[in-house]
Amino acid sequence: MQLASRLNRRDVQQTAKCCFKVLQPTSSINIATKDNSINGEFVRSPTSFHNVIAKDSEFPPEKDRYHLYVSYACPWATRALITRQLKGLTDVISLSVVHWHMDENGWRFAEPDEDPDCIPDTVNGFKRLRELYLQQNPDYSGRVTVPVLYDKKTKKIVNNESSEVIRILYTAFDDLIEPKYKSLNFYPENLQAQIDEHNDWIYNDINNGVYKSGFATTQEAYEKAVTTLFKSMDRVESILAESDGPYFLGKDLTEIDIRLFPTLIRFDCCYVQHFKCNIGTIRHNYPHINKYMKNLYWNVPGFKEVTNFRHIKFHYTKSHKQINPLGITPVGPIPDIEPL
Ligand SMILES: N[C@@H](CCC(=O)N[C@@H](CS)C(=O)NCC(=O)O)C(=O)O
Repeated sequence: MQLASRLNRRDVQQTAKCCFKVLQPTSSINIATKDNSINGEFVRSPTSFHNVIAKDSEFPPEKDRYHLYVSYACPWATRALITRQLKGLTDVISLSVVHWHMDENGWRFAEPDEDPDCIPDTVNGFKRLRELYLQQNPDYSGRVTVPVLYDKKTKKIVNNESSEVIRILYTAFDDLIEPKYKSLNFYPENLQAQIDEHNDWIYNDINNGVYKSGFATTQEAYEKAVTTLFKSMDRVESILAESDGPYFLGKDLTEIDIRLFPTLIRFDCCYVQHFKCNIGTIRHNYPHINKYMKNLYWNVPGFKEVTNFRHIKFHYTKSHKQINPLGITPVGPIPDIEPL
């Protein structure tokens, strides 16, 4: 059964019309994320740093020169963490993991012994991620986001856009790693057109779609986002049902898997209740997605290692006060992910 069809578009529009006055377009800042909101619809702001790592450039590939600042809660940062693992770059690029709680001053680093899974800022000794952005420009007023790929030598942010960071990691350090990792390219030329095409709708409807659902500030915007999300979940389910797997495009693990997994793994344990993405759950309604996700998590080294359900559940439910004012984290589902 195509889950999205359970909530019929016309019903959605009619519900929205009869419950709410038709308003002129209004634009505002989303208080949770400092992103824009137009007519209640969440609009993600662009990131600010877009350099690359390349030979003979300001940022040449070197072992232990670059650092990754991440949150285990963040799906965008998780893309970078997965790629760092898959490409065997854990000894080449060092890591800081922020505390799961994001307050009105943004991400912070944990105090010693506060959380065993956090890694402090061993590079600059900062207490807040904001300080890293202010180090670049004391007047910086944009969003302070993870992931950040940082150059320890020049003390400059190389790139803070996850879709670009992962592509840097696919190849930039290939001369510094073992041949078995060097040969892995998750965006090979022959598949690029196909990958780009799928990235487009998966990003808009699913990766960002869960946020559009959760951060919508009107009933109409929410219902539009959540139905679009589940239509695209149905689409992923049919693609996986027809494919021989185990990956999205078949035998080869590609960027699509690296970008899809971080959203899927947060779905049942977080997005279903916290972002109201509850037309269905992966474990009950999407058997092919469930099998695909479980295979990545349990069988493919690199995915489980960077999945921290505690950080994920605590971050969303205790940081977004406008969604969950008391910050109580639901216990279920149990288990966070089903066994194979
Ligand atoms: N387009 C960015 C989005 C990054 C992003 O939004 N990260 C969130 C965490 S999931 C963040 O750091 N938010 C902090 C804030 O908005 O203050 C990317 O893909 O890297």
